[in-house]
Amino acid sequence: MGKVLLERTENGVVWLTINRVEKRNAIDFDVMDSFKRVIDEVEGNKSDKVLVITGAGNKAFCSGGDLSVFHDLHTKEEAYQMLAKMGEILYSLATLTKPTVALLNGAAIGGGCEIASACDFRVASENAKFGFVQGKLGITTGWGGASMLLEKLPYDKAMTLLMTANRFSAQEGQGLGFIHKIFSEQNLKVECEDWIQAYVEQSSGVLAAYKQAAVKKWEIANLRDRMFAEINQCSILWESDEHHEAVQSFLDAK
Ligand SMILES: CC[C@@H](C(=O)O)C(=O)SCCNC(=O)CCNC(=O)[C@H](O)C(C)(C)COP(=O)(O)OP(=O)(O)OC[C@H]1O[C@@H](n2cnc3c(N)ncnc32)[C@H](O)[C@@H]1OP(=O)(O)O
Repeated sequence: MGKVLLERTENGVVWLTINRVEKRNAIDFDVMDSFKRVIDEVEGNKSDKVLVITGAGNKAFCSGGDLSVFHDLHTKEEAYQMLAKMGEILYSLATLTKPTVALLNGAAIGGGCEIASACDFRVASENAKFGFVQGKLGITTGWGGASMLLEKLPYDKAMTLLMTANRFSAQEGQGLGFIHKIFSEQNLKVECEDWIQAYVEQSSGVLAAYKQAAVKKWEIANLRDRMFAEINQCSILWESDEHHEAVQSFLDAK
């Protein structure tokens, strides 16, 4: 089984499942490459109407960057290369001309929240938790997540999520406007499919036109440049002892 699973339904829904249960669906370079390939494919494929991203199992949507791999990156330059690679992928996910959904089947942590922020909609299992915990690791969002979040949530709500670095329940996330809909854990996929149906029923042209309106707004707001300034900022913090010591303690605790 690959690290990313792909499934297409007859009505045009593409399911991308991060399949690394043992690492709580953490993102490594292989997963990044698969994301890029799938996003490009979905953009070009006329019969693909909606992209849903989720995680395998019921524990995690995505635990962010694979700390066991990325802990080997020490300098600002090394960190920037990795962060910019995923930043580019998340910009293309955000600006995909089709609706995108993050289905939080479990915990979304760090970069997992950045992937979710790149999507148009975030829906969650009743037991899902999420947190932009980067601050607790001595870094900031390194994949452009803060810039995307600030486009999508009211300022105070986005800043609460980012600046506290706390973990929140799906229900709290709904109050903060981060989560749009909560489904039962038992019927997660079926309930999500039912909810997506209203979008799938629209023509591809209508969906693309609305998405292009959003993309135009983000172009005017220089979203891409802001994401890369954010990525640069994170790469500077990445070099700090605070960051390396925090990651080392996470890895040592396991
Ligand atoms: C690098 C980019 C940066 C960004 O730009 O945002 C980031 O993403 S920083 C990364 C932030 N992520 C974290 O800090 C993740 C921390 N993980 C957790 O909080 C928890 O693991 C969890 C996701 C809430 C799941 O909890 P639980 O179900 O209790 O599982 P365990 O904690 O026991 O973990 C099982 C297993 O998975 C490994 N793991 C978890 N997360 C990661 C990760 N991000 N990278 C690598 N490995 C991860 C964990 O070490 C355990 O491994 P074993 O002990 O070998 O079983």
